[in-house]
Amino acid sequence: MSDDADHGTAAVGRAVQSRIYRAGVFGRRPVVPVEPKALEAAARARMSDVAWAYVAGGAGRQRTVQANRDAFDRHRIVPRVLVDVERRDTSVRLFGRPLPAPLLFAPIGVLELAHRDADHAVARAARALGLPLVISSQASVPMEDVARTLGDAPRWFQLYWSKDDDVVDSFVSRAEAIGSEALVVTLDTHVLGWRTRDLDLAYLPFARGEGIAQYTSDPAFRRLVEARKPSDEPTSRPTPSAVRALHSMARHYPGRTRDNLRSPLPRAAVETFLDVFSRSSLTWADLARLRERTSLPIVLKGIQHPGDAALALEHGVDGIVVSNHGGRQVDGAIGSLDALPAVVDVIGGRVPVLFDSGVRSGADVVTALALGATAVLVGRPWVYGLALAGADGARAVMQHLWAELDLTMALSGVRSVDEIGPHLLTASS
Ligand SMILES: Cc1cc2nc3c(=O)[nH]c(=O)nc-3n(C[C@H](O)[C@H](O)[C@H](O)COP(=O)(O)O)c2cc1C
Ligand SMILES: O=C(O)C(=O)c1ccccc1
Repeated sequence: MSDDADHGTAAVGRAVQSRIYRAGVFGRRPVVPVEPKALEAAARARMSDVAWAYVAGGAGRQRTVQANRDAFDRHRIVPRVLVDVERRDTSVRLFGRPLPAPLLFAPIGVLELAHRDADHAVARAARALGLPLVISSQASVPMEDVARTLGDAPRWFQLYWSKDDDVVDSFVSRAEAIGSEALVVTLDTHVLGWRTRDLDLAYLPFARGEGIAQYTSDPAFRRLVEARKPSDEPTSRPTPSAVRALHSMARHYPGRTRDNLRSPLPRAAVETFLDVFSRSSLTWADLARLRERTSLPIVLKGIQHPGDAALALEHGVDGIVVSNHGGRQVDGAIGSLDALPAVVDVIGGRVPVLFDSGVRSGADVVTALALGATAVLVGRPWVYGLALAGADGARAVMQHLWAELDLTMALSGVRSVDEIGPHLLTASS
């Protein structure tokens, strides 16, 4: 790393790290538990059953949630000693931007379930650390408001490809307007997986219209809502939970006031959302249109098969995320880390390969990087931090990962992220 911006990034990184070592180590308890199982247990105790089922749950019998962890447990790091690791640099460069660590906040929808400050709290955490926030299509707060809270921190936008072309177009324009540095197109969730825990709890957050602020704040989406025939609307008296849903919607729906809450518009918004949320007919050919539409880097999220990695390259994408959505989509799917090496092989260094699903520690980050990931996205862990202590909690979780990453590098004889490679790993027996 050579130019001033890079030195600046490394300096921010060092400052954050030294703060980590002072806070929450000697004589001072951390903001949230450092130990991953303790963090999870504390969050579970704090969250409602519905919120916990939604956030922690996976598809079916949870086999892929488990496979994501098992895959990490089959790798072991082989440390080297007597390397001068006095000065270390955790920074990486992605799409021309230096980042202080190879860590991103994964896109997570419906954050109001975890904490009332929702996306604003995460934006404050991301801003404090200088790590990118991938803003979700299913956010609880419109992206323009999240962007204001982010200040000049890096932001990416995650797109669910709507059935409606105007909504897709409008989301892309808005993402550009808020200064997104990449467009992450999520491909593995054009329908929700068979999420048994959510099914047993009636998918209440969705019934309540939570996580659709990106849509209700969108002009193209609102035209669709307004065009709905009144005869589509339920005529019966709203149930108490429907009334709560309307109040929740009203917060995000400009023009809705308490006086007109009972009008059909918000209900229509939920139903319109369910109609247009995502497009299962999408194919590789559709990507060409997006490629023409925007000059932002396009990153495909949800790649597991090396054949899809090859197609992604053929179609000119700028990056991919090897991910199985945290085991929330296909029960019995391959552990994401097990899918990584073959994908890395096909990509051959031509575009960045990001990784997620199952990262729970700094040592896990080293393992994913050693298998060829450029950076990792972190999902549930910071949501648990958010549930426990808002912005400070989300920030603490990412700081802990970052600190352990730095320590693991130091203790493995590695000075920079470039020096992390397959030579550091062995299979565990
Ligand atoms: C509660 C929750 C909501 C999510 N919402 C989205 C979303 O809106 N868009 C998306 O692309 N991925 C979403 N994901 C998937 C994450 O971006 C990420 O792929 C996954 O959480 C990584 O696995 P991990 O939780 O094991 O770190 C969500 C995951 C969770 C747990
Ligand atoms: O729950 C999820 O994993 C997710 O990505 C999603 C998809 C649609 C609506 C809300 C969240």
